[in-house]
Formats: sequence, structure tokens, C-alpha cells
Amino acid sequence: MSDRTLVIGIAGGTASGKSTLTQTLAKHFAGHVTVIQHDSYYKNNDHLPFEARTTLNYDAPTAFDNDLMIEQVKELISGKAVECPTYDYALHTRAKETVRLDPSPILIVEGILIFAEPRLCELCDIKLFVDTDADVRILRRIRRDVVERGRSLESVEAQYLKTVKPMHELYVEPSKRQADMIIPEGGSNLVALDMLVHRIDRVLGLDPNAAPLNAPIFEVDPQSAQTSTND
Ligand SMILES: Nc1ncnc2c1ncn2[C@@H]1O[C@H](COP(=O)(O)OP(=O)(O)O)[C@@H](O)[C@H]1O
Ligand SMILES: Nc1ccn([C@@H]2O[C@H](COP(=O)(O)O)[C@@H](O)[C@H]2O)c(=O)n1
Repeated sequence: MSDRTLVIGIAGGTASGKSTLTQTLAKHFAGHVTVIQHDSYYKNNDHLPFEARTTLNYDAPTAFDNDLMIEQVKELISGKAVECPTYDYALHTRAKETVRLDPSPILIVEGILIFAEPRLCELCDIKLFVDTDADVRILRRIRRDVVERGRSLESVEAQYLKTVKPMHELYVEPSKRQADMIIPEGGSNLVALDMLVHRIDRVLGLDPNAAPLNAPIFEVDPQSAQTSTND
């Protein structure tokens, strides 16, 4: 097995299926995967009263403590364990507990805005963007936020129109251009999963014909790859 960490970035809009894809890969490569989520690094904001915290914009890159996350991603890549913060969505603040993350051959970095932060994007060897229509995502988000994140239907609607949708259009959607692979519907896309699993097997040396990490599978000559015209 390769002695380097393979960093897989998984981005996409809210409720697009990032966590589902992450869990599918983590299950397949069980014992070889560490997951780090951008959401764990939302700024604390406990200097503000609860009501004020409910009105903040949580969908712009400035909502996160990116410096801390980048530092911890680098630590994991260099083989060291980290104490990852945890986040309380119901209270809109960082929880007291931290979670120890141990380094693994595969590090999955997940979040809506990881490709919108160039320093995080650069650290990813494989960049995946889960692409799911906005109407499907908002339906999923309403259910999730009400059931799991302690929100009312009215608050989900108001937040979606005020910040989630405009920030998606401003930051998340353009960051799709950074992706190596765009995956419609994430974890249920079996063709994409199969291709991914083979690529990961190769770079980790789980495959007997393994190529070294980041070695191109195909050598592309840009000259001959140009589209010919009718001349
Ligand atoms: N391909 C899919 N088909 C149907 N439901 C899905 C699919 N992917 C995810 N979901 C559901 O949508 C919700 C949001 O998915 P999740 O993976 O948590 O999204 P994200 O991490 O992007 O916010 C969850 O309830 C999940 O079970
Ligand atoms: N206090 C907070 C912090 C974040 N959010 C929302 O979480 C979304 C990102 O998480 P996903 O699992 O959906 O990718 C993001 O769109 C934020 O609006 C929040 O509602 N409250």
C-alpha cells in the first residue's frame, strides 16, 4: 500500500448527497479512511446571542475557520492525529467536545465550499462534485433541518431564500469548475462509484497493477488531443 495519504475532496450543494457518497466510500474502504468535514469548522460565534446567530450567513467561505481546518488537514496528511472541533447546528455554535481523528491512507475532505477555498482545493488529489438539482436539494434539506437540526419550516424557507440559494449561486456552483469528476446524485451513482473505487485501488496499491499516487493513468499529448477541423 502507498505510504502517502490520498486526499479526496467531496463538494456539492447543501443536501446534494456529499455525506452519503462519503459514507459509501468509507464503508467500502473500511479501516483505510478518515473523514474531515468543513462543517466541523464553522466559526464559534458564541460571543453573539442565539437570536443573532440564527441570522448569520453560513454559506459563504468566511463562515468557516479555514486556517484551523487547513492546519489539521496538513497534520493528518503528515501522519499525525488531530482533535477536530464539533458543531451544534441547533445552537449555531461550536460544541464543547472535540473528536480525535487518526491519519489513514485515504482522507476524505467534505463540504459545500471546499473548492471555493483555494488552499483546501489544492490539498485534494481527487476532486469530486456531487451535482443534484436545487428542487431535490431543498426538499431534502427541509426534511433534514426540521428532523435533525432543530429548525422550523419557516426558518428553513427564510434562510434558503436569504443566504443558502444566493451563496450557492455565487460560490458553490462556480466551484464545480475545480472538480475532476462531477457526479449526478452522488452515492447512488453506481457507475461513478465503480470508476472511483478502481482509481482509489490503483493509487493505494490495493490493485496488483498499481500506479504510484497521482501518476496519470493516461498520457495525454495536448497537440494530438486538439479537435481537428475540416481542413
Ligand atoms: N441518491 C439519493 N437518493 C435519495 N436520497 C438521497 C440520495 N443521496 C442522499 N439522499 C438523502 O438526502 C439527504 C441529504 O443527503 P446528504 O448525503 O446528507 O447530503 P449533504 O451531505 O450533501 O448535505 C439525506 O437524507 C440522504 O439520505
Ligand atoms: N449554524 C448553521 C451552520 C450551517 N448551516 C447550514 O449547513 C449547510 C451545510 O451543510 P450540508 O450538510 O447541507 O452540506 C449550509 O448550507 C448552511 O446553511 C446552518 O443552517 N446553520
